[in-house]
Amino acid sequence: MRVRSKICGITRVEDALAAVEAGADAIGLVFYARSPRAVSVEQAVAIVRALPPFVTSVGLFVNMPREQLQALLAQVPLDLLQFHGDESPADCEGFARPYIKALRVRAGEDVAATMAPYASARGILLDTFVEGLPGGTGAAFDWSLVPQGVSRPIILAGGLDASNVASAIRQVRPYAVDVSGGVEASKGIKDASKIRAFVRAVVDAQCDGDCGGAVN
Ligand SMILES: O=C(O)c1ccccc1N[C@@H]1O[C@H](COP(=O)(O)O)[C@@H](O)[C@H]1O
Repeated sequence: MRVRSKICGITRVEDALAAVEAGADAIGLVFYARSPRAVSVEQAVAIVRALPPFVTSVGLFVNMPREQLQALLAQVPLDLLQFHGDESPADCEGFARPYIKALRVRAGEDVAATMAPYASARGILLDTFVEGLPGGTGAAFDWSLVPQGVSRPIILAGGLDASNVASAIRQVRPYAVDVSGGVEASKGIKDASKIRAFVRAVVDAQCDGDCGGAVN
C-alpha cells in the first residue's frame, strides 16, 4: 500500500497549497495555544477552505476541554482529529469525526500495549517522548520499538525530514508519515522546497528511488 504523507503545523494558505502541490495527502492544523505553530479559528477556516477535494484536514489538540473543542468544530470543518495530549479513549470519542491518537514513545516502551485501549481510533500516530513537551520536538525515537504486524494504521512522526524518511519507511513500513519541523523555514513557516523533497523521498522510498511515476 502507498505510504501517505501528512504535513503538520500549517499556518498559512500558501503552505497548505504547497503541500497539496507536492502531493501530500493531509495537512495538520495545531490548536494548541502554547505551540509556535498554533492557528486561530480564522486562519484555520481560510486554510481548510483552500484545500481541494481528497486532501484531509487534520486538527491537532492537546488536552483541550470538550466544550471548547465542540465549539471549535462548529466553526472549522475539519475532517479528522489528532489527539496529541493525555486524552483517554473516552476523551477522544463522540465528536462526530474520526480521530487518530498520538502516543509519545519512551525508551523501552511496549508500544502495542499502550495503543491497545484506543480501539476506536482510525490510526495511531507515534511521536517521540520528550519530558515537558507534548510534541513537535524535531526529535526521532528508536523506530525498532514500533510493533510489526499490527493491523492498525501506524502514522510515524518525530524528527522526520527528507534525509531520514526513506530509511524510516523501510524499517517501520508505516501507513503514513507525518512531518512538521523537518519542512520548515522557521517555526510555523513552511519551506516549499523542503515539502517537495520530503514527499518525493516518501514516494522514492517505496520503489527504491526509481518509481517512473508509478506511485504518485
Ligand atoms: O508542532 C507543535 O508545535 C506541536 C505541539 C504540540 C503537540 C504536537 C505538535 N506537533 C506534532 O508533533 C509531531 C512531530 O513533529 P516534528 O516533525 O518532530 O516537528 C507532528 O505530528 C507535529 O505536528
